[in-house]
Amino acid sequence: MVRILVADAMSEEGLAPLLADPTIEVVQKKVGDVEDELDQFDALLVRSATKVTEQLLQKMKNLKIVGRAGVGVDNIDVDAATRYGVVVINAPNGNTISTAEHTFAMMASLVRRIPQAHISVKSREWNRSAFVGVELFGKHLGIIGFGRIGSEVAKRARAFGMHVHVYDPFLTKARAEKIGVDVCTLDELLAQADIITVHTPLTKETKGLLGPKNLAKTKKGVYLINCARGGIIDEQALISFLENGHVAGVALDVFEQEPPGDHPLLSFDNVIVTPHLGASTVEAQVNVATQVAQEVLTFLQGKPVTSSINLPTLSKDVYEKIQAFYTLARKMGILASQYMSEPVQEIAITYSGSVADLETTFITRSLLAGFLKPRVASTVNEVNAAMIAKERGIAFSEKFSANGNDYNNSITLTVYGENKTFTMKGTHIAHYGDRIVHFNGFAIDFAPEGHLLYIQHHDKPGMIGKVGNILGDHQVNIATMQVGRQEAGGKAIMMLSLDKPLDDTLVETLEQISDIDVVKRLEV
Ligand SMILES: NC(=O)C1=CN([C@@H]2O[C@H](COP(=O)(O)OP(=O)(O)OC[C@H]3O[C@@H](n4cnc5c(N)ncnc54)[C@H](O)[C@@H]3O)[C@@H](O)[C@H]2O)C=CC1
Ligand SMILES: O=C(O)C(=O)COP(=O)(O)O
Repeated sequence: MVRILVADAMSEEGLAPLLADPTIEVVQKKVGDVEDELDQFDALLVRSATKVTEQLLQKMKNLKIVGRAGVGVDNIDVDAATRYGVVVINAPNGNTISTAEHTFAMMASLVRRIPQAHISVKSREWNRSAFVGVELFGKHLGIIGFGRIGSEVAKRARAFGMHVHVYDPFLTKARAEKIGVDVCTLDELLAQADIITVHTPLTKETKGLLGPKNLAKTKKGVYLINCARGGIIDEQALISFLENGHVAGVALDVFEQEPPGDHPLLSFDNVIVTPHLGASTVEAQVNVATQVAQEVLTFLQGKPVTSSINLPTLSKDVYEKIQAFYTLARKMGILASQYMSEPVQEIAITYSGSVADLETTFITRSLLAGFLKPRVASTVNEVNAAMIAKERGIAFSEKFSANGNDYNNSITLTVYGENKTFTMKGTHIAHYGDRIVHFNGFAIDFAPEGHLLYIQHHDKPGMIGKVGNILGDHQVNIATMQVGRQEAGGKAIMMLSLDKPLDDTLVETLEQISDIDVVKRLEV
């Protein structure tokens, strides 16, 4: 039974596919209420409230995936998740419209002082002259961060007759032109805007982006809005610029610490606030919960997810094309790791023929995961394989060649160890399967599956018989056997596929046969 912990409030309608699945148990409780069972969950679903820290990940020993029912993953230690091989996914566009609408509601409320007027009337006052606002029409709106939400805010601003200026260092000219916005530098935006709204993620670069230096570059009387993440506008700087009257008003949906407690910003009459409500609509919550529920189901079925933060994302179409090579590469990694039972410095992979045209990042990660699995104690999979390889000083590279070298497709693997170099070539043949066609310098043809026995010997009459007799005497059945040699009378190999694994004594017995140089058990 798969167990999923839903640690923050989520739409039941969105979670329906998980709740309806009889093979899944969904537990809707806070992390603190299931401390004793944390190691039993396969998946964890959160919004922004639950902090997915390294300590929590350590406790959740069986965790395979974290689903963020929303956009921002700044409450998740993605690096730690990656190290532990835990996939992190989010729901990137389910709450875009709601957050853009909330931003707009905040903007209108801010310049017309609606929350203040509301409180006044509710206090039985009727003070119309105290609440004279300004129009949005004709004003210059500066949007910092022009992604999904920023661009939806821009559309609404244009409909209100505003001039829109955008700063986003990652925005392509073509996209900006298509949407028809004025793309400018941060300094230009700060100098021109009557109202500034931020829509970036919280990163090292965006933390304190609107701090003392940049706030000083804004127009006197500027309005500021943050419906993205607390900290993008530096709260201490904001206090100073409100106190000196430079900033006319601020709308905040988010805070550096949530809840903000008795924060000094809350004392300003011209600061309006909501408790992180950008995504809090029925529609957005159904959307994001549906998206993560669907993605988690897909993941649990062993299929690729499309909105992963720490894995290359794959469409179903691309996944179907790479799936066979993904499996072949995994087996090649497992075989190479067992053959090269020594420290290795480099793994070089060459993709040839049709596979060279595919998205190989995933295939490479699969190969690395196969290679590293027998060498590391912790979970290793396509999420953390590249990171673990780097941590262990194993360099890896990919090369591509249009020429399949006699095969429609092939993957060639070269492993550089401290004392020796090992090469292997594999191919996938449709309706037939995976074949290893080159192993350790020998042309051969075997299926990388099951209990394999590799024997390197001198090419002499009777060698196969000697091996066969010993195995037969010990009731070990040989399922298949392939041979290869470099030249008649030279070095040769046998690759046997056995019905059961060999024990150590039998390996030693085979090693004692004269003219046998190497005996290796390989398990795939
Ligand atoms: N208040 C709420 O409830 C919600 C808040 N959010 C927050 O809104 C923010 C934006 O979300 P989306 O638009 O969906 O994300 P997005 O990823 O579509 O857009 C972010 C944009 O910021 C830009 N950016 C990154 N670094 C930048 C920098 N240093 N300077 C300027 N621009 C930069 C990126 O190029 C990108 O275009 C996120 O922080 C997200 O967590 C999202 C949903 C709800
Ligand atoms: O999606 C986001 O980034 C949000 O900030 C929404 O947060 P929430 O899911 O409402 O806690």
